[in-house]
Amino acid sequence: MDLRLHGVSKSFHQQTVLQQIDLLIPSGEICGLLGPSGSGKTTLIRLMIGAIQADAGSIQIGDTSMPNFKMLPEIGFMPQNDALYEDLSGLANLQFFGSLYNMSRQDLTERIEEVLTLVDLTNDQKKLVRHYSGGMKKRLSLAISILHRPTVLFLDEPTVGIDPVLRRQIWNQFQAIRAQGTTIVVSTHVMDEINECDRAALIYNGRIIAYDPLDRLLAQTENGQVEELFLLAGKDVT
Ligand SMILES: Nc1ncnc2c1ncn2[C@@H]1O[C@H](COP(=O)(O)OP(=O)(O)OP(=O)(O)O)[C@@H](O)[C@H]1O
Repeated sequence: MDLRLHGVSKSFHQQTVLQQIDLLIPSGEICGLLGPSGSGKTTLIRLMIGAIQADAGSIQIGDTSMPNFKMLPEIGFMPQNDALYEDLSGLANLQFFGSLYNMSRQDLTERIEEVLTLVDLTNDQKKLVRHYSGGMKKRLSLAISILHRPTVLFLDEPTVGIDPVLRRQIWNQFQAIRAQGTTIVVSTHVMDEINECDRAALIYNGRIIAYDPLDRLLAQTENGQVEELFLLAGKDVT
């Protein structure tokens, strides 16, 4: 499903966090939200999933204006900090979160097997999450977020603290999920990860300083480095 944001603004107390955000994210694409810490990426995702309400502007997923509970089955969300039960196994976590969705027992069992394969956790499914590595927890969170076959998936800095080899594997998994027709919105502050996206929005201080398909974004740079676009906007990023 397409995502459309028009003139979206959000403040917390007296602080303006997002200003006049316009975005059209086409169905079935991976859209990166790239920006330094504190630029507003998480807030933008929370607005898009309907967890918080915009002060101004409109957000639509498909034809539905957000926030709307009706859209919950369509939305997958992987938060920045893993929300897992450490004293349960990976499998038991999947069974618990799966029970929150309206899936038959057989469908859930089959789907759990499918997502475990996708994130390569089949052999570790019976281990307690407490004994998982950071990367395994990330992959379990990803499996949980796609369990109910969402059409739009939001990933908030999914590769933070992940080594380069595992990062590659995780991005391969995102590509596989996209290949099944899911629209993916993924936030990151790692400039290189933009190369994995179909399009990206560069966010600085709550504003979008560039938003284009990847080839057009890179064509705006001299050396093919998106850092340049932040610098051109008169800013520096880490
Ligand atoms: N619920 C809230 N109440 C008050 N301020 C908030 C709230 N949520 C976010 N902010 C502020 O909004 C700004 C943007 O935060 P946000 O988490 O969206 O940035 P981010 O780009 O996701 O950062 P990071 O990469 O560090 O996660 C920050 O200054 C933050 O302190």
